[in-house]
Amino acid sequence: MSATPTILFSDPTPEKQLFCLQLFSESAPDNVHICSSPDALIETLSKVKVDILFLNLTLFPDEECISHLDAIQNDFPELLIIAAIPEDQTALEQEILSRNTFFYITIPYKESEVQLALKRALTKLAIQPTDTSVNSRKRLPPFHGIIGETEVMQNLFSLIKKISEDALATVLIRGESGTGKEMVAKAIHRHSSRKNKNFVPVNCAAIPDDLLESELFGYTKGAFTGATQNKIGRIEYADGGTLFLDEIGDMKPTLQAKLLRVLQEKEFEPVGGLKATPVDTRVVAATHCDLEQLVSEGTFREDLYYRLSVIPLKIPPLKDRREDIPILLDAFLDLHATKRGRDKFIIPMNVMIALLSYEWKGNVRELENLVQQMSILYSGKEIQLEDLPERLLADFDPEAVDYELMNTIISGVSLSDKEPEKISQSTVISLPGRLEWQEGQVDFNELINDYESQLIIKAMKITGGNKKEAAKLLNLKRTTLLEKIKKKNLQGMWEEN
Ligand SMILES: Nc1ncnc2c1ncn2[C@@H]1O[C@H](COP(=O)(O)OP(=O)(O)OP(=O)(O)O)[C@@H](O)[C@H]1O
Repeated sequence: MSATPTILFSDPTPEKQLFCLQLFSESAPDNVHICSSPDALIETLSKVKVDILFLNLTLFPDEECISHLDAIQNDFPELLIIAAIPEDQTALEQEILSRNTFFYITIPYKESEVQLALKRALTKLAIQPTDTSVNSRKRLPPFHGIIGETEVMQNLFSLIKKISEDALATVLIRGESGTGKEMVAKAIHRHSSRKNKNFVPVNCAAIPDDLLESELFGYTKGAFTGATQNKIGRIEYADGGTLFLDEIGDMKPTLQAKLLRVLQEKEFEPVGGLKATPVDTRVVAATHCDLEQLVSEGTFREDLYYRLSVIPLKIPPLKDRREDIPILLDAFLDLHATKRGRDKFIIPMNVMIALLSYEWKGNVRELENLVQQMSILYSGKEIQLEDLPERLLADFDPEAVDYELMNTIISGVSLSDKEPEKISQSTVISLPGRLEWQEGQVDFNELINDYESQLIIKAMKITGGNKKEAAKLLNLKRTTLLEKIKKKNLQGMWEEN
């Protein structure tokens, strides 16, 4: 970001443009750009490093505004976008909410609303460099919305770029549910020369077998009862673009044979049709199943398996890339808390450790859902362990935590290795309670030890020295608490003098 943030104000109405000019007439006018057409908007964004974009979406035709917004966010992932959308357009509002837009207001908007939104955006930019919470560190930009700074994710992004250079080869994406397979498929599409044509997702498990065929291939009038007119299928809709077949392992064998024909011959016949229709679509398939197993059991065609897996991609489960959890949390907090007009809540170290220790069987989706749920239900400023849903703490044993590993993950050693100059030696990171540390001078075990002692003393104070109650408060066995008090020589330290 430049010293003075650069603002691009895009609105087709001259009256609003005038308002913007007046608003910034005294302050750094060089850093404010105004445009009134889509072309001018794109041109300015490509020439000038813009920090905040005020975007009146009526600049674009109704049906195109979301795809333009997506394209801008993809191309300029660090841009803070304040969108203005016509009021009473619930569907559009939902679309905006599901995106990483900084703020949105409805048209007709009051000038004071724009001022407020801009003020918030400027404040956000101003606090970014000095934010010292454990969640904040220099971030690499997401790749088409996919967040991941671990080596394995960065390698995946490079692979996606390579794959996208070829617009034909079939790709098979594997990964557990919620790892982002659909996001990866979209990224392949958006990064390829097919990006201006349709990306058509089909979930083979969600559509009943007897409907899937006509959904995919379309049908001709009279093909079956109720087929009163020709209908094009999703394969044809994806002509020139990308067909994403999710849960391909659930496709029944007769359809597998028809799909194989599309892949081999580049043509298909609609249900009830006799004439083959040529089609040029790239197929990206995804599965969380063991396809080899299905092939050996005879439920998945071997020839289709080989056709599909020309380029295999694997997305690792979240538990195998825990270093990404703090970054994902931070991004989802930005998205879901800010979207609700509230400040991001603080995730103290002990909560972060619990989150890092959890298995995340639902992967990134489960993590995002948690942040979304907390943004709605939780009204405090700093999350406490007991605020987390029970399932997250069921197997959490603070004594079994590998603190050294946690230290590496939280302090992002691998990241600071990459950009040592970005980390200031004097950065102070606040911990819950009274603890503080100087970055670069940390003895993690000693710090945790101190922290643990303070927690115990606090719990004993709160419970008036009742060890049974204090153990309950700390979610520890009474015997463990007694042992700790003895070992740490804390006896009596909670008593007021
Ligand atoms: N790396 C990531 N960065 C940001 N968001 C992510 C990431 N991975 C997944 N998500 C989010 O998690 C949710 C699930 O993603 P997606 O649908 O792509 O997963 P999937 O593997 O296709 O899941 P399923 O197999 O259940 O269909 C989405 O809300 C998506 O935004």
